[in-house]
Amino acid sequence: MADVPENAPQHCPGTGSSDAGKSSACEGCPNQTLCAAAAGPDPAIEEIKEKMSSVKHKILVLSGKGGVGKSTFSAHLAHGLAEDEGKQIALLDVDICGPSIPRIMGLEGEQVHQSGSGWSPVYVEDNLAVMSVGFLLGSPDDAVIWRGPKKSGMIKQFLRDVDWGDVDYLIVDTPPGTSDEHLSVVQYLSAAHIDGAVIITTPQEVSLQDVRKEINFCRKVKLPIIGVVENMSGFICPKCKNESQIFPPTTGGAKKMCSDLKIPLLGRVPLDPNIGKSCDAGKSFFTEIPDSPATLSYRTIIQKIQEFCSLRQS
Ligand SMILES: Nc1ncnc2c1ncn2[C@@H]1O[C@H](COP(=O)(O)OP(=O)(O)OP(=O)(O)O)[C@@H](O)[C@H]1O
Repeated sequence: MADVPENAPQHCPGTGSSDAGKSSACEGCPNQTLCAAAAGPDPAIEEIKEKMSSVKHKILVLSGKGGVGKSTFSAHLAHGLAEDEGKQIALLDVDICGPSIPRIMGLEGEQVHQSGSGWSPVYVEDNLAVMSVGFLLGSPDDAVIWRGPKKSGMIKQFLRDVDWGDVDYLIVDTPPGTSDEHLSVVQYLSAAHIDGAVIITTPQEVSLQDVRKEINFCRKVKLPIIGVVENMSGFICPKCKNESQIFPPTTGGAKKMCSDLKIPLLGRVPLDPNIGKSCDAGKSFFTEIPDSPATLSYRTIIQKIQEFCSLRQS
């Protein structure tokens, strides 16, 4: 029987439990951090390792700031990889408090179904499966107001209980910054080999500053960095084809940061209002405007990510 500390909250799992400090009963308990640190290894890590053995590549998409285009990039990375019909792609949205993937993928209002072997993801195409907390909400306007342990529990379920099947690429869209969700994903996937992280930024110093923190986070948790994408990087006028800088980089932009920190710059995606339009309509920008400069940039970046993953495999 697990020991229950004095002044423990009702339903305290006890200090000897693997849920110590992590269950919803622990929220707000003064012993929470101590209990979580002392708890033994979570058995879910082994279960997740087993589940992930059928997933070849795992890629995290990160950003320091919100609104820089991380979910848009994750969605287009999934669409781009899924153009190869021989490959199975899975997109997991762990932005629990602000899930935007259902909307961008044209899946708003979809629900998750329980099957004998777990939760069934929602399919955009036969080879493109999506899972998001958004599918568990009654309405897209419902707010998820959860503390860390509950978010961590949901991520555990997403990684362990979703019936993804055999997958070539799992793309994990994370919330901005370095929060509970990032720690949980890295912790739960630690034994299952993450290929690496793609970090999205705009050219502005305010975004780059937070990217440096993100890079430090990756280095601390030993998460390989695939590279940085500079999004909303210049605007090409559709009429005169001249490029203007809407967010002028005052300190050299992502290029200088990447060269200072010895990290690959995967590419620059220009600002294109049609990207916003196709995301709002839940359609792939690649099929909407296949020959735009932004589409070509996305494709070059996706190719570099594929090359990185295949090198890690060999
Ligand atoms: N290259 C681009 N050109 C034009 N609009 C873009 C581009 N990239 C993203 N957007 C738009 O910018 C907005 C923010 O994008 P998105 O939701 O992907 O950001 P995010 O970093 O995931 O934000 P958060 O993490 O706060 O949810 C969206 O309206 C999206 O359509």
